[in-house]
Amino acid sequence: MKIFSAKQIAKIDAYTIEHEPIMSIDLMERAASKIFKWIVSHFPAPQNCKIFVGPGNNGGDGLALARMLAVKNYAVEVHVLRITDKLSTDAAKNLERLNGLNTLDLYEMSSIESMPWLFKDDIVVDAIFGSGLSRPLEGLVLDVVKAMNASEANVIAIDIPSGLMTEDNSENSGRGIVRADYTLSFQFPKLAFLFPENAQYIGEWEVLSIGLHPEIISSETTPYRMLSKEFVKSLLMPRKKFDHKGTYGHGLLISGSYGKMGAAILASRASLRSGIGLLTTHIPRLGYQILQTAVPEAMVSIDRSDIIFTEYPDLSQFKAIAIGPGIDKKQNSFRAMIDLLKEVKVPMVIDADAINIIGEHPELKKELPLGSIFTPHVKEFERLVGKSDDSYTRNCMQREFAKNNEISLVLKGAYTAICCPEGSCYFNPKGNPGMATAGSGDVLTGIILSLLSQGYPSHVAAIIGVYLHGLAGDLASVDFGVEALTASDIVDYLPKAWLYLKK
Ligand SMILES: NC(=O)C1=CN([C@@H]2O[C@H](COP(=O)(O)OP(=O)(O)OC[C@H]3O[C@@H](n4cnc5c(N)ncnc54)[C@H](O)[C@@H]3O)[C@@H](O)[C@H]2O)[C@H](O)CC1
Ligand SMILES: [K+]
Repeated sequence: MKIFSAKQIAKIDAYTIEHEPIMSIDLMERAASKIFKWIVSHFPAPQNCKIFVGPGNNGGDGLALARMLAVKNYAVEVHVLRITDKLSTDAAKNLERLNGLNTLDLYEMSSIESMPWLFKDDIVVDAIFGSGLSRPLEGLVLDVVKAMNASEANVIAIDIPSGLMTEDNSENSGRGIVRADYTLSFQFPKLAFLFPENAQYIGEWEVLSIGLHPEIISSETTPYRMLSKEFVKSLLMPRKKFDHKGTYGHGLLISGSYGKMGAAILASRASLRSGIGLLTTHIPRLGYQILQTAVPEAMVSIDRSDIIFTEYPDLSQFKAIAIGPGIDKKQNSFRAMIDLLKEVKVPMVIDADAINIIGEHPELKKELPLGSIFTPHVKEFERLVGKSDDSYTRNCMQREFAKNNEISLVLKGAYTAICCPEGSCYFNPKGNPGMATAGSGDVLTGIILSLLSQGYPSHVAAIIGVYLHGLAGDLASVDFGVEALTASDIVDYLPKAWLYLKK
């Protein structure tokens, strides 16, 4: 699913009106009826609804919704915020359509003195501003939003919480933004929904399709997409009858150190559960028995050091290399990493302390082989790319870094973002808080190594890997919940995740 900017949404809206064709007031009716149906199914009548309406088309949606709810016997109060004399044409028409509906109470609000009490069981609808918001809230709107936020009512935001910008909130203070319990977004998610600091405003969100024109949705380009099962499935390469293990590549995993052999086990097991033909895991000497016992399918390459990574095997046989899970960043590991980067010609997955090493020695970036993939969490990202105060800015930095260094950059977290060298950015809807657990990232590294070894292009390996990892975590959480979930469970649910993805 594509994610568009506010400007593009307005363009898609206008194209739909012209080419479907449909009158804008009828498109508004369609949009409002989707919100209406959602409310009816989640909060059946009779309920007290208090709808706060702004001057633009978001307000128009709120007015149309008010009419629909009143007709359906909800007790509806409409509060039109008089911050300007002018309503949008369609909002004005919908205001007119309320004439004669005597089951509905209509109020004009020009000062906060006329703010109604909001009770716990009230349904409060935020139809003040939508994607047309152009600056932070002030004056009356700000006061109303503060009162809404201070209440315990169920707040439903139409399209986007008022005060929140569709994309860039880096200049926006959190003071004047509606804190919705539910956000019902038209046709597409907004980029702002995917950033952790905005979760407090958005609450639970849903996308309601309003039939915008498919032609322009497919032709309009955007760097941002939300991954879907269909999209990820379309990237899979089929396996054929006469294939053999050589077909699926030989990968090298450089992983583990004294006290962190678990990382090597998790990443190895994940690799083998993701279709790799052959796996060699390079580990420090003291880990030998541990790895051979825990993962009999993996071949083992042994470092001369008992406890850390200081050398690597002959690289000629490997189709892809992953480095990082559980390695340390001791001086000797750093030296081995320099030698490795100078020699390696195949794509690499770079994770954990391998990222930190490159962060501390940025000159190493120019040695990265083509098709490299970094898989940092936020802290590692900051060491590699730099700090930022907000997620939108961080996302811009992520896209720039991927482009400038011609690599794929996976930023792990809720809605993991995968930025590709040509500028696109994919967000992963799968995954759950149970996956915020030790070793989860090692599993992801193993999966991506496996896909690279099988010959998937780098950004495709990153996309499939991230999606599959989240899916396995979700399937595991169905049986174990989120608290008890471990990284081993994610590996154990990879078979189910593959089956589900291919279904
Ligand atoms: N997506 C679609 O195709 C459809 C969306 N609909 C709804 O329309 C809004 C967007 O409507 P628009 O009129 O462009 O914007 P707003 O309602 O957000 O209002 C903008 C209005 O307010 C002024 N303004 C902006 N910021 C401020 C501010 N901080 N203080 C005061 N005034 C401000 C601005 O100048 C405009 O005049 C979308 O979200 C949907 O809810 C359609 O109904 C169906 C199709
Ligand atoms: K809104």
